[in-house]
Amino acid sequence: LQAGSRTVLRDIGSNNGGGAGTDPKDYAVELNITNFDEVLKDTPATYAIVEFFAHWCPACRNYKPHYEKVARLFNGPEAVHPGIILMTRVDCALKINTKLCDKFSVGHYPMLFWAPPTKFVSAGWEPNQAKSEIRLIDDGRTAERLLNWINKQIGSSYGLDDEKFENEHLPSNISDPGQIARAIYDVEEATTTAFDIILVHKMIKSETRASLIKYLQLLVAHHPSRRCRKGSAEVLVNFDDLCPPDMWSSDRHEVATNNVKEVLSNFQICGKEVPRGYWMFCRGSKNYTRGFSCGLWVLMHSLSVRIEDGESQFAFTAICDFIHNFFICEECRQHFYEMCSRVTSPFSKARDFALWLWSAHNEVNERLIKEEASLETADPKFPKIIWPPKQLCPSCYHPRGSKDKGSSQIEWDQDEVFKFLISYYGNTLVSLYKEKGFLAEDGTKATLDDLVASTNAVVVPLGAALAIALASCAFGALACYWRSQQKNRKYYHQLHSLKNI
Ligand SMILES: Cc1cc2nc3c(=O)[nH]c(=O)nc-3n(C[C@H](O)[C@H](O)[C@H](O)COP(=O)(O)OP(=O)(O)OC[C@H]3O[C@@H](n4cnc5c(N)ncnc54)[C@H](O)[C@@H]3O)c2cc1C
Repeated sequence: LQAGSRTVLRDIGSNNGGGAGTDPKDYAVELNITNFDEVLKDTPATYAIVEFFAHWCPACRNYKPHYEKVARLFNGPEAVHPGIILMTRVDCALKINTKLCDKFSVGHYPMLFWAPPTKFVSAGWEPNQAKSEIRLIDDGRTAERLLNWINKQIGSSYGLDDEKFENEHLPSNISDPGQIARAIYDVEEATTTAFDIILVHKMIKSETRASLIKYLQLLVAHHPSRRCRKGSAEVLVNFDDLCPPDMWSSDRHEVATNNVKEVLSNFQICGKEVPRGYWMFCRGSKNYTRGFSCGLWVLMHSLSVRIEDGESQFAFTAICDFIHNFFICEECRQHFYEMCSRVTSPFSKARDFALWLWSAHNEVNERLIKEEASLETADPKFPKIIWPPKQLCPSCYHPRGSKDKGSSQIEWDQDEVFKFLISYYGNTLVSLYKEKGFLAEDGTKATLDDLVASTNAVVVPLGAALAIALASCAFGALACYWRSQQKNRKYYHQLHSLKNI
């Protein structure tokens, strides 16, 4: 198992154990000392179970089918209840894990622990520890008993026979503003899914190239997830070299497009953990509802509340062009572009752009309310509504306003709506992330520091990217970073030629 590599988290997503002696059909994720902290720190799951076992122990072998029966419910892309509990195991019979098992005072096999995942990071457990947040699972000898124990802990009623999308457990409480905190994972998932779709469908061409660069610039500066900012910066900094504008100038368009796909596939735009293969905030209660398009909306709103006034027109065109060129749902992109085309004067305030996007989304909602009612295609737990509902933002509704019908007929207090958007898609969206320490004090600086640390490939001109660049700190810093790399590169070449003399 490659430590900390995409494979590790793919294991969570694809059920392929990959570790020594791991059955490829395993749902529980095998961890070892090299990836233990990292996987538990990064998982979006609310809880984790760690089973300490030894591969030679016959009781552990007999226990495995029980543990797997429960893990099937929670792990992997086919999980019935994804993102709630990450079920893992550590083989204490492997020498590299000795220290780890010692830290948890593993005295018998199998031994199971329960805690929020981050509590396991750099932690340990002792039998007489008075107030540990890590709990020993003392009644999990069979699959039924383990699931009972879990149900008691979190007040759930999961059953071993639960099947996908037949569950009643989805939190569809729209009046809970805290729900959006889970969407940070969906925003990452949507960013990666969009990038993968662009590559798989070979959508980068001479006529769409500039639009992608613009969008990447927006992500580098304002994506709410630090690792997506970093990943987008890596793509952007290398873009001109990998996909030069003259790449399509010969007759061999097909070859050029294939090459682009090949070289960009090596980038992980939101880091090695993503995509995970499931949705959290955007998970529908029926198969194939919500998901990617919900994640994309959330991403766009979260970008719109992070830009500065001077970037509002840039953000507007970047998003409109991105949807037009790269959102593969034909009806959606046509409708959206039509709404974009209706805007006649350039945006000069971030507020105006955020409110425009909000009302454009409501226009789509309004249309879909009717469409989904007649076609019966709505997700029963998440019917379309004019948003935000009163329960979520009472002050968004003018007290003297008419009874809520369509968005256009509601008398909105737009100052309050804007305030609400900022708080919902700004701070609340990243609150879980902050808790986990994924956000740096200064996102931009951290991005560049990380870039310096992680990119040892020779960095190449930003060319077109810089030509469209904005007068914003992040882009300025990116340009500086690029320049410093150029200097290093020159220095390196000089040194190299000297050595060759
Ligand atoms: C650009 C774009 C255009 C689309 N056009 C179409 C189309 O023409 N036809 C079609 O069938 N589908 C279209 N879709 C898909 C559709 O809008 C929904 O994304 C999809 O049906 C999933 O719906 P959902 O219930 O998850 O909520 P979504 O509409 O995806 O919304 C996601 C979340 O955003 C929040 N939200 C809802 N409304 C607003 C708002 N006004 N402002 C801010 N936040 C809000 C809510 O918390 C909601 O759960 C489009 C999607 C996108 C991204």
